[in-house]
Amino acid sequence: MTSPALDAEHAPEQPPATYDAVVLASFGGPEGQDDVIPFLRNVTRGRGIPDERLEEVSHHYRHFGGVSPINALNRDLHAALTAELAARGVNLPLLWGNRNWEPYIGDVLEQAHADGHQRLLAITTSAYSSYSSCRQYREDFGKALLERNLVGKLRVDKIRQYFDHPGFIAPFVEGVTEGLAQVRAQLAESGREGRIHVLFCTHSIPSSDAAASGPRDREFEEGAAYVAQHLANARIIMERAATGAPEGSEDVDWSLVYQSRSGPPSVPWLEPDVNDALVELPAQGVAGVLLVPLGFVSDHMEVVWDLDTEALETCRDLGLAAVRTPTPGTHAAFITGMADLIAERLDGGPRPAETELGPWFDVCRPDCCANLRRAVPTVAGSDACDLSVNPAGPPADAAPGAAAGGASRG
Ligand SMILES: CC1=C(CCC(=O)O)c2cc3nc(cc4[nH]c(cc5[nH]c(cc1n2)c(C)c5CCC(=O)O)c(CCC(=O)O)c4C)C(CCC(=O)O)=C3C
Ligand SMILES: [Fe+2]
Repeated sequence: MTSPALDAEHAPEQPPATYDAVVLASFGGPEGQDDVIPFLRNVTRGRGIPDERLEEVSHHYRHFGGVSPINALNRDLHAALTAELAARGVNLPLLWGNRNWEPYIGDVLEQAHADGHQRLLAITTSAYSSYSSCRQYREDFGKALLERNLVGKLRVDKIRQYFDHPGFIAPFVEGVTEGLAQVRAQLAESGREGRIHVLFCTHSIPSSDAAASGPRDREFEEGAAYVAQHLANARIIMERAATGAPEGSEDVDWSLVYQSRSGPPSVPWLEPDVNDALVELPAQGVAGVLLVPLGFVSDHMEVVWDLDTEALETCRDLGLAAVRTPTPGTHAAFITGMADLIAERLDGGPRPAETELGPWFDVCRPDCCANLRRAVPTVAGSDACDLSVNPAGPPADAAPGAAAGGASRG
């Protein structure tokens, strides 16, 4: 039997190719009070999220005037990456489209095709492997191609999950180093004594999605890809960060915790919740904590509400010194890293990865990050229902940039 995984189109590591534009794909968020409910309906359509949870989450958005920080953050990221690509002489338009709010991915793809583009390279604002952060984007593109009658006319490839790319890791190493110094300063100022605990925080997902994350044909020592990737990252970050611990003492410990759970209580999600983990710490001799938003690319609602508002309040209630470290955002290393990830697909070259798990796949393996509800056509995968057929266009070995001439921003 020939598996689709075996043709060159679906090889895990793709040879360099010529692209007409790059698409930054993200989650999207409401821009005002009137957008909050329509946005939440978009996010949770068919996902079995209870009404009480939607009501609760709507208040987080309402608290910020109905405006999610995520769109402004993505505009900043878009501007920084555009400037970086221009500085490198990469002459490709950088488009931007979202899953759940304007500008929608489908509209952006339709416009790209109208502008004469035939082959796009997508990069997402999600670093790890799970249904929500990997396959769902591949489905978003697949759905857009089907709904807009673009199958065979527009090809969308996707940049590998970049959780362990140096550009994603470096800002966290810096954040943990500086954050630990800040926690020590808080402890010293208040005359408190005790150990410090680093909580690496990521989005909880249903345990079934966690088990299905990553490729079926690969074994992980701890859980499946989603958990294994976070643990590998946490280890490398703790190895590299200066802990400021006095010579010979090991007063800093760490663990991986979860946040932003949203399903009904009857459905198991990854645990422990960050707040539940915090409650246990004082009895273990911990006096200060560092909250590291390891699962997130920027300071969107999960970070500014679930960590900065809720988790930091839990810390105050418990009398713990606490600091939340920055997300990669527009950190220079992250922007350089994103541009390197794009260059990797245009020109070939090194595929750096900081953990033993990577570099991740350019083309997802069969059933990678499976959709446990129903089969949906995707792009950038070796699944039988992959839509990444190559439309008539320049051959993969054409000179880089050859197809980009005169393309305008969409
Ligand atoms: C793994 C993961 C990431 C990290 C990777 C990545 O960054 O992509 C992420 C990011 C985000 N999640 C976001 C918002 C929401 N996520 C929800 C619901 C869900 N998230 C899930 C997973 C993830 N989500 C899951 C399994 C659900 C259950 C419903 C479903 O299975 O789809 C809901 C519904 C209400 C609720 O229950 O919270 C909202 C409003 C925003 C925007 C924030 C802003 O506006 O600033 C961002 C960046
Ligand atoms: Fe989410």
